[in-house]
Amino acid sequence: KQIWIEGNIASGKTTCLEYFSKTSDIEVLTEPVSKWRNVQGCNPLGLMYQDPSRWGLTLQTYVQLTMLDRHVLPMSTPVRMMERSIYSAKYIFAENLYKSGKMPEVDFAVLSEWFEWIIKNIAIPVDLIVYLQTSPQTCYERLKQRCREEEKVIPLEYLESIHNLYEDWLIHHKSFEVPAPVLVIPADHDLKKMLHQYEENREKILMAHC
Ligand SMILES: Nc1ncnc2c1ncn2[C@@H]1O[C@H](COP(=O)(O)OP(=O)(O)O)[C@@H](O)[C@H]1O
Ligand SMILES: O=c1ccn([C@H]2C[C@H](O)[C@@H](COP(=O)(O)O)O2)c(=O)[nH]1
Repeated sequence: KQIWIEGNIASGKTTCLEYFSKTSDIEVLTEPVSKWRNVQGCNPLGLMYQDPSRWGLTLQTYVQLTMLDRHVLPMSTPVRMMERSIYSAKYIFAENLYKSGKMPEVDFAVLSEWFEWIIKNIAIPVDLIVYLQTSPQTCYERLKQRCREEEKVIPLEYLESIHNLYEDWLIHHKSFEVPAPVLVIPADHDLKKMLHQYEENREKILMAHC
């Protein structure tokens, strides 16, 4: 079973994965953010936040590669939980850069052709998408508390745009293909309540049906 954990920036995806990583026979793959912050000494994540028009394609090309690398790793356990996916990289983050006028049309066209080629030619299995549904305000507070250097420039409006794209994709089914059933978990709650909800949904998640 392959399960993707999707949600806005700082919605609690890593915390959720940490919780499930304590279960035996589950492989947890967190997002390769450390690679996005350091590829051969360069920091495409930081560059993108400083100048999205110049560096958006650079970051998203690298995100696409590193996500694909995760997707094609052979399974070592019966269940794999993975933070985000090559789909959200394209349908949420690249889309947001393009729609907000920060990614030039030619960059978006090239990235899109790469993406379409990948999903047509390489199997990317998924059984369930768990969507941690938060308000942008909650994410804004958690983001400030986490205090990742590159993300200090993120305004609330950025999180609102990402939120709207996620809702259109996974809740309203208005934008793009959804490659698996979606389990929505309300995620504005405190940690104790979140862990309780994860426990309540454990079977649904690990059996990968909803
Ligand atoms: N339910 C929660 N209530 C309050 N803070 C939380 C909660 N879940 C996570 N956090 C904190 O919010 C920040 C972002 O959480 P994280 O799991 O890293 O999110 P993500 O992986 O989605 O970006 C971290 O500092 C984390 O400790
Ligand atoms: O395709 C992508 C995926 C992620 N990002 C950014 C958004 C955040 O700043 C980090 C990932 O952090 P999370 O806390 O795991 O949400 O990377 C992006 O720009 N493009």
